[in-house]
Amino acid sequence: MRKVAVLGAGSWGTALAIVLADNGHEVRLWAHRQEHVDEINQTRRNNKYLDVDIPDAITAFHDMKEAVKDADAVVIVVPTKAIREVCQQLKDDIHSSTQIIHATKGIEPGSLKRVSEMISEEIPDFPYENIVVLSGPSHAEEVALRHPTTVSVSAVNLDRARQAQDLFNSENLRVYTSDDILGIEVGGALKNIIALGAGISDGLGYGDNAKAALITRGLAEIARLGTSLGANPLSFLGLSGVGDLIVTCTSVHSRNWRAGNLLGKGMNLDQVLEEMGMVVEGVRTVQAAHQFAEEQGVEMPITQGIFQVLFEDKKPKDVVDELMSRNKRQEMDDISNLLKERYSDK
Ligand SMILES: NC(=O)C1=CN([C@@H]2O[C@H](COP(=O)(O)OP(=O)(O)OC[C@H]3O[C@@H](n4cnc5c(N)ncnc54)[C@H](OP(=O)(O)O)[C@@H]3O)[C@@H](O)[C@H]2O)C=CC1
Ligand SMILES: O=C(CO)COP(=O)(O)O
Repeated sequence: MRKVAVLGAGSWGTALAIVLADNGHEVRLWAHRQEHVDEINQTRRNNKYLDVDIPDAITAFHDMKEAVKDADAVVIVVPTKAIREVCQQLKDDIHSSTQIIHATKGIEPGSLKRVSEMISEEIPDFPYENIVVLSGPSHAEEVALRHPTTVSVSAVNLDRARQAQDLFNSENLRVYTSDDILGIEVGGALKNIIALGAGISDGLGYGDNAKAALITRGLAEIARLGTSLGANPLSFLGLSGVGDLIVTCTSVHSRNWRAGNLLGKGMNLDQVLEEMGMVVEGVRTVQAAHQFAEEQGVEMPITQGIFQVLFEDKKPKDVVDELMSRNKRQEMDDISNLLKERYSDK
């Protein structure tokens, strides 16, 4: 049995806490609101976020110091916009030998940092090699029901990824390791943009062909951006690429899909966010990816179109028309060139 602190008691933090409790660990679930802590400890429920009973091995905490005291591992699962604030609270109480595992899917607009980089910036004395990402096709609702699920964990130090694999792997959650932390983080973050697009497409009344096009050409954009940063292109064919695209683009559980669906039906972004009440990570990630594409000259037409719908009041139908009438091109040109460049002399 290990002591594990989970920071963030929303849908995903709670579901991961349940996995850890089922695996026999002592789990401290930290929430930033006292009334949220009281609800979990007193009722064994977290009704706003998950319709499931909370196991006795989970105790909720409001005091971060108490939650992380003697913890073998700290799991950070707050929205990207809260990462820096949470790390500020954590930094004086975390030992450098502890493992930080984050399960947050986003990229910060402005800095264009991945979540592991944000954590490292906020806790500079903490070794980057001890930071692990956990990502993959995993709706919290299904994980909490113990439905079969697969995810990847990755760190620059593969031993650290293996430790995270041991911590989370169970009969219901199969955990794979990867040595490409950059690719795993980029795939997990950017799929949310495409899930917004899939929701918009469904909201407009388009069918499965349009969705398959978005998933496949969206994957091409994600791989284009990811490989330009140095990711292994094969990572995008894995759980944190294709896997997460499928689950978020095709499921009503996805908050990004649901938000996109409302946009496609005619709501504007403010109305949609008010309606959702939970984090829709794709909204900030599309700002980051759009910024990256402009600054680095990476071609991301779907991302650009979704950015225009969200922030420039462009009509979704007009974006679809523009995407469909772009210059004709060869399907695999950029990725085959990249593979040729990287592997031709090996
Ligand atoms: N839900 C899912 O199925 C999955 C989610 N993820 C990722 O996990 C991350 C978290 O998402 P998820 O749990 O679903 O989000 P939710 O919206 O369900 O919950 C977010 C939680 O974070 C808390 N929070 C918000 N701001 C702060 C802050 N400044 N300090 C401390 N806590 C804060 C919220 O508190 P409050 O209640 O006060 O608002 C809430 O408890 C996201 O990056 C998401 O992409 C990844 C895989 C699956
Ligand atoms: O990342 C997820 C599943 O893998 C959850 O996606 P949403 O944030 O869109 O609900």
